[in-house]
Amino acid sequence: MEIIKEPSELLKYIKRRKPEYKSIGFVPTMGALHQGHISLIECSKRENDFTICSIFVNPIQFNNAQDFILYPKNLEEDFKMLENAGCDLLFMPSAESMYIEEPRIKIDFGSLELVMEGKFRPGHFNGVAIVVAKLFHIVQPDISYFGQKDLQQYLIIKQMVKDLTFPIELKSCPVIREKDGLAMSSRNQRLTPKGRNVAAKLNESLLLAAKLLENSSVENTKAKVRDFYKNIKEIKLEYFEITDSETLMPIKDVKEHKGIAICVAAYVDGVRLIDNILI
Ligand SMILES: Nc1ncnc2c1ncn2[C@@H]1O[C@H](COP(=O)(O)OP(=O)(O)OP(=O)(O)O)[C@@H](O)[C@H]1O
Ligand SMILES: CC(C)(CO)[C@@H](O)C(=O)[O-]
Ligand code: BAL
Repeated sequence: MEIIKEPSELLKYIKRRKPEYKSIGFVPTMGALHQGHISLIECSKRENDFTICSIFVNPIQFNNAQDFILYPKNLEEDFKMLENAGCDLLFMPSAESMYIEEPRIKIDFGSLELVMEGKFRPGHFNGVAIVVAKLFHIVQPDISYFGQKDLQQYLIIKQMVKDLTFPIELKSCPVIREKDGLAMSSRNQRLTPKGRNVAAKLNESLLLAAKLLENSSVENTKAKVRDFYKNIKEIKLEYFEITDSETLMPIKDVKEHKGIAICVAAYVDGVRLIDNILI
């Protein structure tokens, strides 16, 4: 696996080598890799003849300084996992090389960024969109892979790609879970053993809601899920939403929508975790 750290060097590399490949697959990450990330690499390997992964803990998407400082880092292990997965190239730029000046652009995603992650993490999606746009310009992939765990992020990037005509296909890949249902996430590494056990309740609440929705209204389902969380003192619920899976707007009646996304964000051990399921 080749490793490139300088954006200008990768630009030159891609210019020189792109004609050799039928298609380049790209998996952007923030490192501390797990099987969720590797599933994206594997998907890219199946569909492209060259796969690039980036590891960059993007400072401008963090709305909480502590969250940025404590973000898990595990470079040695990351290298091994990417090598084993057959990744062709790792791009790992420094913050200084990505942001020679602080970007001034502000991107308005309308209602899509006013709910859930956008509402509770002010400025987060602006930072995500800027870094993903920069990475797309540098890497110039044909297809880029994202996880459904960050569903709102995927929809934001899809909007950006459409509005700005990036010649890139986006793919959303299923959430890879631990045996007890907990969505794999780099931040899980920060959980205590007790918190790790309790964290599986997030997925449990999503499955409970899906089951309840078969016979109950959205309102009753949300009330029952709130009760479910009231009994778990280790979890501080931030939001639990039943939404349209395309617009992410909260819904009133399941029957009026083609796809439903049930989404949750909560703190366990002070670590903020998210999860969702599509029904
Ligand atoms: N469990 C998972 N299954 C599938 N894809 C995932 C999973 N976890 C993360 N991804 C995807 O991997 C890509 C990189 O995500 P990122 O590096 O932020 O990892 P993460 O595990 O989501 O970390 P955290 O949520 O703690 O920031 C994103 O597209 C994300 O949706
Ligand atoms: C897409 C991304 C790599 C941008 O920093 C990040 O938000 C992530 O890991 O999901
Ligand atoms: N996994 C999405 C990136 C973030 O939480 O900042």
